[in-house]
Amino acid sequence: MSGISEVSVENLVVERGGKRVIHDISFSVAAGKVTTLLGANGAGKSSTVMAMAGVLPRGGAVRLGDIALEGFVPDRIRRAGLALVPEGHRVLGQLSVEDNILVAALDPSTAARRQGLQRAYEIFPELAERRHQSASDLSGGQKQMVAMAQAFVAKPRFMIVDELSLGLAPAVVKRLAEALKIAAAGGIGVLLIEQFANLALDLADRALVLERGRLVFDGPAATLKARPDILHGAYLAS
Ligand SMILES: Nc1ncnc2c1ncn2[C@@H]1O[C@H](COP(=O)(O)OP(=O)(O)OP(=O)(O)O)[C@@H](O)[C@H]1O
Repeated sequence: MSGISEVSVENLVVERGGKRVIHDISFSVAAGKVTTLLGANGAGKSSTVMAMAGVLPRGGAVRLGDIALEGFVPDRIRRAGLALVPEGHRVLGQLSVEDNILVAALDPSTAARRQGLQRAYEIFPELAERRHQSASDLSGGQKQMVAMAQAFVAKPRFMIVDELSLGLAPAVVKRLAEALKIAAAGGIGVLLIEQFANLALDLADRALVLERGRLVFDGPAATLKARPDILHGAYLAS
């Protein structure tokens, strides 16, 4: 894919409602790997990724390879190659499935749009079957597929998924997890927030654990799986 090997976050600080919620954290997300960001409710997972994607103001640096994403608005960050699938699998209900995917395409040429759709439908064939259906008629799982297809159609180098499985049935979660594996195998660096730590650790190569806005673990997912005390500590600390 690209020569960009990682997204790096350095000394990230985020404030919300006048309160510091992320305290000077640094980590990186490697291309072609799944990294999971874990932590209790309110630990700061969404704040971290929203700041990375330019949705929330921040202190510190976020770099895509050598490109400093300083002062970039969310659309420019997406164009640089970092796509965010926000929490809540929101879609444009009045548009068809296909139009939902196409509004997210960055290259307006017919060939690029056709290719983008083809890629999205290869990953999620169930969306191809429903391409002309109104997105408001989809199930929660299918809406999450549309939200992920909107990220894929932009040909990202890195993709952040905020809450993959929230409120979804296990069978569909399995499909969504497979799609992330395919994305990583194709060279995309994935940063995954997921409430079910076991699911996330099975998928991930690396893991990060946030506790009250501070990073308390950064290492191989397998190490964290073997050390449930670290995770329990972080979840109990909330
Ligand atoms: N809109 C907001 N205004 C002010 N403070 C906020 C806002 N949203 C979140 N916070 C606070 O920021 C901190 C981090 O929240 P954040 O949503 O990033 O955590 P999280 O780990 O993603 O949790 P969750 O799993 O509940 O989404 C919490 O203390 C939360 O109360």
